[in-house]
Amino acid sequence: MDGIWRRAVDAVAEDRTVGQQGMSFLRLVKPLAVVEDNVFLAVAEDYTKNYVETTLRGPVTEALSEVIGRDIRIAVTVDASVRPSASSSPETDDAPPPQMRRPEPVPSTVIEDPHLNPRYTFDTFVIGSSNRFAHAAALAVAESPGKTYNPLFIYGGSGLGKTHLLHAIGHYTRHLKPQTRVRYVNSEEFTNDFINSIRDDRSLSFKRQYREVDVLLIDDIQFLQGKEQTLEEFFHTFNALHNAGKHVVITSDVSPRNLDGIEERMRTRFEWGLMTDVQPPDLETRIAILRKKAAADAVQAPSDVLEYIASNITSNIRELEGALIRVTAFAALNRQPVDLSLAQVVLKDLISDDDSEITASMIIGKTAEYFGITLEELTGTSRSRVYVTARQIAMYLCRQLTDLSLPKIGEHFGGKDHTTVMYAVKKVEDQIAQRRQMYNQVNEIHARIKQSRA
Ligand SMILES: Nc1ncnc2c1ncn2[C@@H]1O[C@H](COP(=O)(O)OP(=O)(O)OP(=O)(O)O)[C@@H](O)[C@H]1O
Repeated sequence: MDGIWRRAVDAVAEDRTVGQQGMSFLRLVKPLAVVEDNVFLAVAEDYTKNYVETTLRGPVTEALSEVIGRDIRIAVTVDASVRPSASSSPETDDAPPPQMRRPEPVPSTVIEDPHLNPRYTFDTFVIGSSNRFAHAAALAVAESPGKTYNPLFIYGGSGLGKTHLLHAIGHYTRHLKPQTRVRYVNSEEFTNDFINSIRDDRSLSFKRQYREVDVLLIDDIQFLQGKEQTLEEFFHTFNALHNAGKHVVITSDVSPRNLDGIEERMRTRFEWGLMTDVQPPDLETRIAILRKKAAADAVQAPSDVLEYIASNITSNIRELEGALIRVTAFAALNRQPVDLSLAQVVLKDLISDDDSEITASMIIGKTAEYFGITLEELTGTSRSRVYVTARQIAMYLCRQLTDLSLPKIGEHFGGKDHTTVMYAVKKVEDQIAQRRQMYNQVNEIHARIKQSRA
């Protein structure tokens, strides 16, 4: 087991999608055993368990699956006596690390929390008429949680900044009052946690995890539609928190009225506080978002290029950012300056009049065809390199070209976990900017998908 773990940690390090802090957390893990498709890991503290289960789940699952040769799941337990055994770093191979406490946080303007994306703060959020109200409400909650607008319910289409605002509340609340207990959870994760707690007879610790907090941030509540038992549990969690004066912030792709498969008593509760929507941003806001993104990534892009992108990609901020990355990545790979004519060529496929819908099946079909593999191979569990690459590219394109959420994309790939999809998207995003082959493959498949609709 130690050998498997060591190779997996090496693979994660090589992959470079996990930062320095993540690698320090990995060194606190002790691998226990592989039982069927489960890999059991142990750590000494709850905090480390949370970090591994959320931030590191994607890369670790991916690397272990690769080393073991089939799709696996990880299960992390807490055991205070744990001493991590193996790691890739030579000094820890010989002697146990001097201590197994939490790694020192990487210096940052925000307080590190394993559940929160450090990039999603109020500082990086661009305010415009489409989101001004939602932003103001989110800020008010972060400044005095438990007081006004409880619950705060933010709804709107895909890629319009709901998750960003939720994380920003988490960061800012903890920045103002570091002792505040904040918990961010995606509704799918909540469901999994709940199901696992029943399976493992851990309902008490489940309750503690979600009820002993000051602020609960719950993302994409629409996933709970029709899941009766989980909804019931969420209803009790909500009531317990609300009665105790704790804050609940909820996001959804539709307003409470339009949430099907959720009982009236719960929808009414969602409307107790404040409901606010986020709309697609106007042109000025889109330009401002691109400008901020370019500055954050330290890429040079002249104003006319930003205006060109912002004028042509209008409904989804994720796509807007994706287009900027594509242009700057192309320029970097070809050692060319970013200018308007280059942007026009690079985005030719992306910006077309044809807006008939691209579906996950189209993407999966075209990707399989490009790599000369079957649909079963692409969506299956084999870890051969070509299948893994094809699968990751198809997942990335689904995220870019459709409105599907991460869990929904996972469903199209034989029921993969949303963290696996998240990891694939991040990996392809990183590699596009570094490897010409990846850039070409993604572009070619994208072009073929577009052509197939013509
Ligand atoms: N106002 C904004 N300013 C800066 N960046 C933004 C803004 N709104 C959205 N973004 C960025 O756009 C991307 C998509 O946003 P986010 O994930 O929050 O959308 P979402 O509404 O939660 O979408 P989904 O429902 O698909 O999960 C993120 O990278 C986010 O940082």
